[in-house]
Amino acid sequence: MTNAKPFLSIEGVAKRFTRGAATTEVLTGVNLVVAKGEYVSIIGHSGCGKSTLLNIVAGLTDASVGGVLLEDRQVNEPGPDRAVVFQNHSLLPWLTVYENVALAVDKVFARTMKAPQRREWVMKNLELVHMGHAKDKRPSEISGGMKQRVGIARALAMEPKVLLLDEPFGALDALTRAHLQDQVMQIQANLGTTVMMITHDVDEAVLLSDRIVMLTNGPSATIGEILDVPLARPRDRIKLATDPTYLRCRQAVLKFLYERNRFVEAA
Ligand SMILES: Nc1ncnc2c1ncn2[C@@H]1O[C@H](COP(=O)(O)OP(=O)(O)OP(=O)(O)O)[C@@H](O)[C@H]1O
Repeated sequence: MTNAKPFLSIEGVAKRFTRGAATTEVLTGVNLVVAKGEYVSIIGHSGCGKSTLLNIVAGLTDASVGGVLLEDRQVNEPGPDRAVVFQNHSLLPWLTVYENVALAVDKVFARTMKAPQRREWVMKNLELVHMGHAKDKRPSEISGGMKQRVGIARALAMEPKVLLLDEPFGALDALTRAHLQDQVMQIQANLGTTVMMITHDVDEAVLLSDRIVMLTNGPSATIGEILDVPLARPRDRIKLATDPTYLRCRQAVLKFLYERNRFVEAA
């Protein structure tokens, strides 16, 4: 996607954290342009600054240097145009599945949708992740995978310009993870959502992404390499397991992570 229109643009981002007299530079010189509808993954070793970068795009953390533009507007604070799904389900435990999604929908669409339309929209998004049947359950009554699905429904229901996924499948068992990855791929294909996803999982990155952004080890992590994943969609994980392009991409990411940027546990 080299001729992509700059939809989301991360420009010269650096981030320093200061605690007392000590300052750590976590990220430096991060430049990335993401096209509308693109699925981009960020991969890198633990602690290199992936979540920090995602939080800067989300507007939850300020960049120390540089900034983020979404459709030419500077990102200064969190907003419904950038919905985030975290690894640890962030549903409100005292609300039902329906109410968790409705809370976001009512907030975003209070002025533009009437109440019956909003109710329909909540259900539509729950159906999208196959969770309509559990609308009256509370988070404690459903599985981890189901909670993640509700989190994704809540994020999609805000009709964000960018969906930010911070290891959304990280805490799930392999089968649930595969199932949910397939659902996210299908939803993204249908809605054309722009996605930025953090992952530790090389196969997940190759299967889902149009491009994989590889971060160097911190401190002062930056983009080491960007890999295009030229696999046709829809993608079938079984068929891809022996596909030469898939294997080449997988190999390239593994090489980057385990040969060129081996993880050295910080002292
Ligand atoms: N609020 C903060 N104050 C000080 N240091 C922070 C803060 N947030 C993150 N850091 C530090 O920044 C570095 C990057 O953290 P970050 O969570 O972005 O990494 P990550 O790549 O997402 O890690 P992981 O893959 O383990 O989740 C770490 O060394 C972390 O300790």
